[in-house]
Amino acid sequence: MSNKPKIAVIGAGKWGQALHFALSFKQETYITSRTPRDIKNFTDLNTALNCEYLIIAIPAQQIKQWLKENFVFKNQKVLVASKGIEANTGEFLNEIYAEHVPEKNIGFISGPSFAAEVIQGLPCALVLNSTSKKLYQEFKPFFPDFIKTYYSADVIGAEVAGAYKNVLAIASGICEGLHLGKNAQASLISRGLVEMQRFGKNFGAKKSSFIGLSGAGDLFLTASSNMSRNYRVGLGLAQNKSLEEILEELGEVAEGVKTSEAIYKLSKEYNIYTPIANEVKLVLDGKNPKDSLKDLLNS
Ligand SMILES: NC(=O)C1=CN([C@@H]2O[C@H](COP(=O)(O)OP(=O)(O)OC[C@H]3O[C@@H](n4cnc5c(N)ncnc54)[C@H](O)[C@@H]3O)[C@@H](O)[C@H]2O)C=CC1
Ligand SMILES: O=C(CO)COP(=O)(O)O
Repeated sequence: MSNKPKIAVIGAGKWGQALHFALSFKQETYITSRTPRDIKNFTDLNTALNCEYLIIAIPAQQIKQWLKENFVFKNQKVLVASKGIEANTGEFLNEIYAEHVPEKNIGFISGPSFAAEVIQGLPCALVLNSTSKKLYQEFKPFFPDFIKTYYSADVIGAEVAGAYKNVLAIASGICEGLHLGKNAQASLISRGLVEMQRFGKNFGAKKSSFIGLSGAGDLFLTASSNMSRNYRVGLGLAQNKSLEEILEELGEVAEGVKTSEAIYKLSKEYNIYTPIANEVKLVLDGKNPKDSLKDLLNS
């Protein structure tokens, strides 16, 4: 019998490495990335793609291209760990993946989970979202005891929540950076939750996803902590730093930047009222955050 791992993580950024660390508690787990890394069980892409189970943790904006150029479907079961909406096309990740992986083989991870805490083995709860409960049952045993997993069939709800909270975290960082106070921040976060739910409903998302781990859970985490890269983008914007400067300092992905463009586009196309996300997009384009505040207060 082969002792080779049957599961691999693709993408060795912060989240890919944290997931690899976590999954390695229960079984040997491969990890691969564009550039070789000094990580136990690091392997090449081909070997990873030959695994029965994959977790893909590359940034949302790179996925479409990455799948086209690199992915070969061999009946693998796939969990997507990214949180974002493709900005060029406005496509949700499940639509992009659908061109390469059948629905019954794919799931999406959501919920509050800073990689920096997961990689210390601190407890957390995640939702594995898939229309196939069987897929959830197959992945569940791979997760270590310090991660509690829940099942949901609401893929679009989880996707919208995970992507939208990144944009709201930027707004919340701006709020903090402008010293607007805790009242303002709590109002922003709770109205943001209403807004993401309204947006999601348009695409068939369930309300329950927004009041659970995927929505409120991840939003409260990300929009209230400078451990969040998106929150730190907001702090930088409030300090009048340029986006280029902020992203260079960050050196990691802040999905909310591009996702705000996607939400802006989709909300215009479908006529959805998304005032906070729209203001984030405008501030990222150069609008003064104080003018955004005035506009939000008066809209
Ligand atoms: N860091 C965190 O706490 C969490 C992150 N996520 C999500 O996971 C995704 C990845 O985030 P992180 O790993 O934290 O970002 P990161 O910035 O630490 O790493 C991104 C990784 O993707 C790789 N990458 C970039 N472009 C690529 C391409 N064209 N082809 C292949 N690989 C490419 C980079 O080499 C890098 O290793 C994002 O969508 C993020 O929202 C989700 C939950 C928690
Ligand atoms: O999604 C995350 C935690 O659940 C990570 O958020 P940031 O990408 O803003 O750091």
